[in-house]
Amino acid sequence: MTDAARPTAATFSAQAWQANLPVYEAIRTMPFNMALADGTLPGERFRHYMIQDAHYLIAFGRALAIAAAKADDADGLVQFAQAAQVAVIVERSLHTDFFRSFGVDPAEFEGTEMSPVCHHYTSFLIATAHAESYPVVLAALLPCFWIYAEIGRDILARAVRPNAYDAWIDTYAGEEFHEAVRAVIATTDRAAATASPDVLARMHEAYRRASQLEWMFWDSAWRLGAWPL
Ligand SMILES: Cc1ncc(C[n+]2csc(CCO)c2C)c(N)n1
Repeated sequence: MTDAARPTAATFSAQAWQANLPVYEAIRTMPFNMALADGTLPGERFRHYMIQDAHYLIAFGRALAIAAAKADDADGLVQFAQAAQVAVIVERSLHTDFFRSFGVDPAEFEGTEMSPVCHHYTSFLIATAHAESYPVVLAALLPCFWIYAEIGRDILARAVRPNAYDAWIDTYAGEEFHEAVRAVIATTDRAAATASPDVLARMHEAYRRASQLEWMFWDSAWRLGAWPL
């Protein structure tokens, strides 16, 4: 998303983006994304990322389905039910396209459990989706969409092409994904507009946590994070 398309008023999204700029900047410049942009990311680290992302996307789809069930109108129900479906479609494309082109054996995926960070992030999303109100659930889900949209465009702008990771970059820099992200931002801002101060505070906390966990997810892939025992 360009600066012009970014919310500017004192909306929830504008405040949350501003408050978490240091996290976004850390994500933008972390070794995983620098190496992805210049095409030097070692395959082993991308394979780790893809396997964990396949686990993540199914859990994310479940959290979206819970958000759909909590929606306060039919538009929200459709929006998040469709997003849940897209999460599963993206997960399946990892198996049919990405796993194949980067040499991940289906048996390797089946035999690899969630890393500690993936486990933490997905547990946080599912627990928040179940326990919190609709606006707070949306705030927890938003960084996943928004950070990927910004990172996708940022990486595209500086990517060395052709790049082994072109397909990944194009998915998240593409207009179709960005249109969906703008819609999630708008729905979150609508929910925040009538939220109490307590709910708003919980929204900011959920947004910050999810943003931190996005950084941790990439960092874990870079470190090939695994369970110590
Ligand atoms: C850790 C992690 N965070 C965000 C995404 C991005 N993402 C993938 S599918 C989807 C929307 C589905 O409706 C979004 C936002 C990811 N892949 N992995």
